[in-house]
Amino acid sequence: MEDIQSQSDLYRSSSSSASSPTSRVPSSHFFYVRKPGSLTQPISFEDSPEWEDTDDADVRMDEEANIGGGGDSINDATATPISPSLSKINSGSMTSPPVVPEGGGGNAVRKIAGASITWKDLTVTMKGKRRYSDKVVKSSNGYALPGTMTVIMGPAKSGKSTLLRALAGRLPPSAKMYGDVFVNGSKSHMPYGSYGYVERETQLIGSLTVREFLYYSALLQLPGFLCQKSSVVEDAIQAMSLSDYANKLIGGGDCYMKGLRSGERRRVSIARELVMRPHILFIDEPLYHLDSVSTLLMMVTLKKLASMGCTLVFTIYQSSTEVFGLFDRICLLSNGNTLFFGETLACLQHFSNAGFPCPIMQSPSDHFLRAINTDFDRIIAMCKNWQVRTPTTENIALCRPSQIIFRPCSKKY
Ligand SMILES: Nc1ncnc2c1ncn2[C@@H]1O[C@H](COP(=O)(O)OP(=O)(O)OP(=O)(O)O)[C@@H](O)[C@H]1O
Repeated sequence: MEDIQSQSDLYRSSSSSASSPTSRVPSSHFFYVRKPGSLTQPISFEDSPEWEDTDDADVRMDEEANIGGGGDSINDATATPISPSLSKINSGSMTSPPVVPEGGGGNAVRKIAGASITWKDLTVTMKGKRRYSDKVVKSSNGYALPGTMTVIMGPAKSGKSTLLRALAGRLPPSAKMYGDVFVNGSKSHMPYGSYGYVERETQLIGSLTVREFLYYSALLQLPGFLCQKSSVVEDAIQAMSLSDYANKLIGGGDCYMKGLRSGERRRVSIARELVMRPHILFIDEPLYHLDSVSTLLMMVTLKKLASMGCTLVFTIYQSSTEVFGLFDRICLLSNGNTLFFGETLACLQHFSNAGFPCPIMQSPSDHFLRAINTDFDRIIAMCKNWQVRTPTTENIALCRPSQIIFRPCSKKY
């Protein structure tokens, strides 16, 4: 937490000036795609050491009990249901989550085996009604390393989600992809379980508690010999700072119960992917529909997750200065073009060198979007015309007298 704070402070102190220290920003980081890491082996679901370091004895005992006709060991362990909804489920054939002592299952920080991902000359086209459309992503280059947060940022419809889907190998059938994506230096496809992908809007089961939901997700997603490990659920709860909500109903949606707020719901949907202990986690707009406090909590939580070793790649529309300071690398898109890829501090320097220094007291992400998005100029021109046409008391202060009285605007919008 102190590390995160200090990184954010470091960033703020440098971002308040247009001329960020060049000594900290090697120019070689601009548009530079290096083959990351020394790892050259493709990743797989089972090769993560994390699966080995958990207590296998628990699982063996459970299996023995089952073989010996001892019934469902998890059900036995939870003779007292931990929530009202559980009792309903227990009347069926479903198992219930293991009881966890108050405060979670221990505070040991578990390392996650991240993987590096590199994309080179990545181009994506989408098929329209008749033919393939213009390129949605054009010759994009970049990389993401274990233990870091890489953000894909840009205006609306700039191709952020498409690039993220292309990296995760989740493009729709109507898309065509050109170029290369390397995972740990290898061109092989990412196997099931080695990565997680969180959609912009996800469906949760409102009638379950957070712990139940994650436990049943684990049962559905993980192979049999792994899914009984309660530690995967507890680790996911801990990693997404959900310990205080673990026994609360998710609510909302179709179940007409007041439940978690949007920030917590979003973290639950990320935790659902974490039960797989993915090497790489892709998130489409983690800050979608979140207020500023939830935004900061989400980003600090993701930073903590990255510091455990996971490789995080996500899209974002814009961010505050505090949040921007937490990113490690930024891929700035506009109309499918990668305008910048590199470290966040280098991005400031890049724009400054290009004649667009970030003004003092302005959020860097706002500044970048303002600089690359021509829609802003159109809107500002429109506002000026509007001020001229409707001289209110506030507008009078902004306009010259000649503009107010003698210049009728003939243009219609
Ligand atoms: N399945 C699809 N079929 C056809 N066109 C698509 C498809 N998905 C995306 N596009 C087009 O690709 C372009 C980029 O869309 P994309 O969703 O990647 O942008 P984005 O930056 O994530 O935008 P936003 O943040 O507003 O969702 C848009 O013009 C969109 O219409």
